[in-house]
Amino acid sequence: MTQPSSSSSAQKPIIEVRGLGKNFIIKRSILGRPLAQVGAVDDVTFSLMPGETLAIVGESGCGKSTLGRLLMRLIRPTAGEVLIDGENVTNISSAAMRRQRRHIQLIFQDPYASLNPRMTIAQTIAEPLMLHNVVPAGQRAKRVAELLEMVGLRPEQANRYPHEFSGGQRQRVVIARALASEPKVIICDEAVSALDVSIQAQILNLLKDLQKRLGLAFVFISHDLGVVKHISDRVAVMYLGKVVEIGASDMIFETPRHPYTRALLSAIPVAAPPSHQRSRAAQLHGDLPSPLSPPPGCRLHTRCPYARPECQTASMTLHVEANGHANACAFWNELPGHDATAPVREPRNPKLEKLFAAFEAMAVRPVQPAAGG
Ligand SMILES: Nc1ncnc2c1ncn2[C@@H]1O[C@H](COP(=O)(O)OP(=O)(O)OP(=O)(O)O)[C@@H](O)[C@H]1O
Repeated sequence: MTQPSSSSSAQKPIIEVRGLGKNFIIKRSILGRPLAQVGAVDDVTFSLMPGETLAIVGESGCGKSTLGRLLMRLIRPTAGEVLIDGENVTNISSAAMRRQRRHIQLIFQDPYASLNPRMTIAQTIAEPLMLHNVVPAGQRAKRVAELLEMVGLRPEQANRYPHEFSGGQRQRVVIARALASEPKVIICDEAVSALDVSIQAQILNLLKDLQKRLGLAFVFISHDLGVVKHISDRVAVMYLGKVVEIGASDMIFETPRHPYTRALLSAIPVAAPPSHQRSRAAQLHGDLPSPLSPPPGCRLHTRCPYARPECQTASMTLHVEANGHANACAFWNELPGHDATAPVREPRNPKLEKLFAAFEAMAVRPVQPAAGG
């Protein structure tokens, strides 16, 4: 599998992931030989540009969180590599990785669990300032106050404890703590899933605002497509450890290619879907297969409404269109509802132009625009 890459430094990705894989051994023989393993992430490749939000979506158990932990190098991959700001962190020492973590931070779903109940908010936020020596000791209190203001909290609240805050406020504290080390990337793993809808919107707006002000990039892991649509520039859809589709957010939502993406989108209730959406609607059969023994060929073939015998041996290589929209269905351009005569659209998001300009450097050539495109 290949990925967009860029030749000029202005287009240098902040994260590059190449052929990343993670198997968890869940059973060993008495002699320690692996007897059973789960392929949580399999041959995943993508780039994240500075200031970009890439959402990772998919059903529970598809490998989203494992991917997030791999990016942070909280766990080591069994295959492939991760580059952060050009540095290959796959095999660097734990001490070197701790230094890199200044640039890449992680926010979890449950803000209460990520905060030490015995530490005040000021102590919580000052910890990474100290750890990474971001500002001299004498300026830490001032910096804590600035960070609190940046996330919409009052500096006077600095001496309170986590239990004195609401869920939304606690998530703001977690964000302030993440910002303390002045990261370039924040991985948000279901960061708003535990919050009420109105609070979710406030936190999403805060993240967008911080992105604009600080040029942050986000990897936004979520099962909630409504939230993803609101925040993402690009979306990667995962199924049983594999990325099955990746592209600009508007393309994923308006012209999904892969049957799995179509099925995920069809599951969102829409009062009166337009006809082009109805023609692409898809429903999966049966349950998610065990990740212990994923189906051969295309992993979706056991549930896909469009499956044909060839899918049992089909490869899941990503087919990349000229606009950067890529999907892993071998028969994507023969599926019902696919308009082969539609011109290849450019992504609407100007942030992505840089990324798609870099496609020339890809080893797999984009497929030719359809006739008339
Ligand atoms: N430490 C582990 N040991 C063994 N198996 C694991 C481990 N962590 C994850 N897995 C397995 O890897 C697969 C992917 O899990 P992961 O948590 O990454 O999925 P997910 O998409 O984030 O799901 P969810 O949305 O429910 O959190 C699952 O089958 C899970 O059971």
